[in-house]
Amino acid sequence: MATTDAISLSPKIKRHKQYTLVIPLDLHGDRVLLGYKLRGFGQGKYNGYGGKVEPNETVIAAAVRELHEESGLLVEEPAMIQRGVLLLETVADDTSPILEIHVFTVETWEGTETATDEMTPHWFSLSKSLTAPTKSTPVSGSIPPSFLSTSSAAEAGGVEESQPHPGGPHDLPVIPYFQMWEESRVWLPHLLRHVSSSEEGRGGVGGNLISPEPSPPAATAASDGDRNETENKGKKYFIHHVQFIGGTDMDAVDGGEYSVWHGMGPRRLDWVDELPIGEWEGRKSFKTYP
Ligand SMILES: CNc1ncnc2c1ncn2[C@@H]1O[C@H](COP(=O)(O)OP(=O)(O)OP(=O)(O)O)[C@@H](O)[C@H]1O
Repeated sequence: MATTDAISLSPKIKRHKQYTLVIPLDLHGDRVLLGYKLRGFGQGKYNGYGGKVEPNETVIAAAVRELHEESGLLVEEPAMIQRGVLLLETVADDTSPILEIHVFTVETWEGTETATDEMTPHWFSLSKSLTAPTKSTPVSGSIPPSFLSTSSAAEAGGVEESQPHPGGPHDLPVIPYFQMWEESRVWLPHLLRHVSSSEEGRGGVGGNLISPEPSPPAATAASDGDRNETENKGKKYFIHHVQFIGGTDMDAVDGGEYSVWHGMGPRRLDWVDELPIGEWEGRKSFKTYP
């Protein structure tokens, strides 16, 4: 199935601003960890853990550092599993940078998720969050306190042993996609399906907790410019390119949100064998695409 080609990047004239985004996955517990952002860019939304790549820092080092700073989880660089890149472009403005967000998952770590002044940790059900949400998908508007990570979880000494949800992982809520950045509704279910189907293939996911890969509604798949999922089998990385339309003032904060992010325009999501990483302003970065 062809992708929609109604979108093409113009990175030659745009700077890239690099960010990281790390999603901890407890595959045996069928759980996904997200943080609720308490301040700054994305305040009031759930997201993975991450931040800006500092000058002279590699993307992977930034991913490790930000995960630790914001969640308390400690990983070594090789434990970071690179999953893809988000390229978020503001079409109305040639001067604002393309956000180049490098997405990783981690499946093993040291330490326990802790609340920081930037993010509060929340676990969600992995198997219940595999389908692209629609407005009618039940979302967890308010997260019951029992789902919050507590100091008792911390005292239990790690994810394997902790019991933050007494009813078991199946009591965990669906990821609240409508309380995330808009474009996460598109790529995150794809990524979770990709991870769970490849884990299933290896017989790796805890006790068949992952249900068979659902097919997204045809209309959703087509409008997201996504390839047929069976065609993507075996491809390792996703590229999600989104053009946002609307305001572009990065300094304009309105109720905690940057006004620039209010409209998701053309977009495409592709799975690829290799990420076309090249040089950008002297550092490894995302190359012209496609
Ligand atoms: C617009 N659509 C988006 N979709 C998904 N994720 C998005 C995003 N836009 C930004 N992000 C993530 O949000 C974090 C911001 O990080 P941010 O707090 O600004 O960085 P950092 O911690 O370095 O800043 P301070 O040190 O607090 O200034 C960082 O993980 C980045 O990947």
